[in-house]
Order: sequence, then C-alpha cells, then structure tokens
Amino acid sequence: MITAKPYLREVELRPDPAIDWDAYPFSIPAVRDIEQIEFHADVTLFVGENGSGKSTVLEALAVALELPAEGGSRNVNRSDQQAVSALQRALLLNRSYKRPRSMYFLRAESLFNVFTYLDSIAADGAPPGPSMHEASHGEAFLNVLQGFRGDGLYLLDEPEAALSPARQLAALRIMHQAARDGCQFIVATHSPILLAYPGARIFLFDGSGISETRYEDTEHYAITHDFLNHYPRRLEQLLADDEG
Ligand SMILES: Nc1ncnc2c1ncn2[C@@H]1O[C@H](COP(=O)(O)OP(=O)(O)OP(=O)(O)O)[C@@H](O)[C@H]1O
Repeated sequence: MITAKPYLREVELRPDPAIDWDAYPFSIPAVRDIEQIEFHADVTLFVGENGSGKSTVLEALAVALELPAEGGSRNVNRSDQQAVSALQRALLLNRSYKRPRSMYFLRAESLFNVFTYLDSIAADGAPPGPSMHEASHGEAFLNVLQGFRGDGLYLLDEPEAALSPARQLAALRIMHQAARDGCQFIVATHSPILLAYPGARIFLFDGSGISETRYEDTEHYAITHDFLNHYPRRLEQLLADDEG
C-alpha cells in the first residue's frame, strides 16, 4: 500500500560531470556518499561530529524543497536568500504523491528573523498574544514547535541549541504527537535526548560517508552515558595534564 508519509521519501545524488569533487560541498565525505538516503515516515535523525556535513545536507534539502536556506517557511520572505547551491541542484528528491500542508526549515541562528516575521503576521489580524521577541530563545523555539501540526514536513537544524534538557524532553514529546498527527521530521542533532526518539532512523555522517546506526552505538550516547556515570574520574583524567 502506498502511504502519504513520508512526504520526502528518498534523496539521491544525481551523477553530473560538472561536479567538482575537490571543492565544497562535494569534498565532504558524507556529501559524496549521498547515494540514497531513505527517510523515515516520522523522524529521521542526522548525527555526526562537528563539520561532518549535516547542516550542509539539511540546508540543500531545504532549498531543494524551495524553503529559504536560512531557515523559515515558504511564506517567510526575505531579501537575503542565499544563492542556490550546487549541491541542491545535484539532489534528486523522491516525494510522496501527497504534498505536506506546511513545510518549515528551522535553525537556531535564524530564529530572530523568523520570529520577526511571525510577529508581523500575528500583528496582522490575529488575536493579540505575547510577541515571539518577548519570549526567551528556548520558549519561543518551543512555541514554534508547538505550532507544528497535521501533515507538515519539518527540517530542524540542532533544535537543542535553544533548549534546556527539560525543554528537549518537551520537544521530544511535541515531535511524537506531531508525528502521530501526520508530520514528518528530519533533524540534525547532537542531543542524546532527541537522538533517543523511539524508532527513528539515524544516519551517521563521518569521514567514510553516511551509514545507518543505532542510538546506543552513537558517540553522543556513549560519551554522555559514560561521563554522567563516572564524571569525577573522567574529569580527573581529562584535566590531569593541567595540574602537573
Ligand atoms: N560555504 C562554505 N564554504 C566552504 N566550506 C564550508 C562552507 N560551509 C561549511 N563549510 C565546511 O563544510 C564542513 C561541513 O560543515 P557543516 O556545517 O555542514 O557541518 P555539521 O556536521 O553541520 O557541523 P556542526 O555539527 O558543527 O553543526 C565544515 O568543515 C565546514 O567548515
């Protein structure tokens, strides 16, 4: 049976002789390895070391979906839209027969611009509520997440950057409810809390490319788990040279 979700089923890299494999972004091992990524209907997670290419791929997906590269929805008009990247042009998207009702690309750095826009449309006829700019970074971020409902496709770049551990747990629950309500999420994250999303498909970006992995096999889980269980000893080992 063909299901409506995932709205974004797969992405692959179209072979193109014009690609310069020695230049950014194709020089990144994970980007070279986008042979085919199959997305989960609910939640797909990108994990990997800093600089492994998660944001690059997520941003290219956003642009391929005609979302602004800086983060926001298709309705968030801004003049500083980035030039369409060579990577986006090389991506071949396999999409559902059903279009999601809303799409959003959210990254922590661009929240200010997005909130300014959301405030401006809220002021335009909507009942008065607290301004996004009056909420804290994390509160405002969670407000945006809470608005994700029914039949949406959402790309989130390190949502944990704005959130306390308690709010990350809240975000996990919101995502779960939204997924049950018909939403699909693709999330780049370092958060051992968000990575625990049950049943998520986790793709590890590293020097050898992209591979599917399990939560407990990620460094993020292993290092956090080990550190919290043994932190006095780990601190002693980590800082030993500084005391000599
Ligand atoms: N416009 C650019 N030109 C050249 N190199 C770039 C550009 N943007 C990013 N890079 C490099 O590409 C690599 C991948 O960056 P990217 O931001 O995609 O990594 P990431 O996995 O999202 O990292 P993090 O976890 O730190 O957010 C990094 O080495 C980065 O310095």
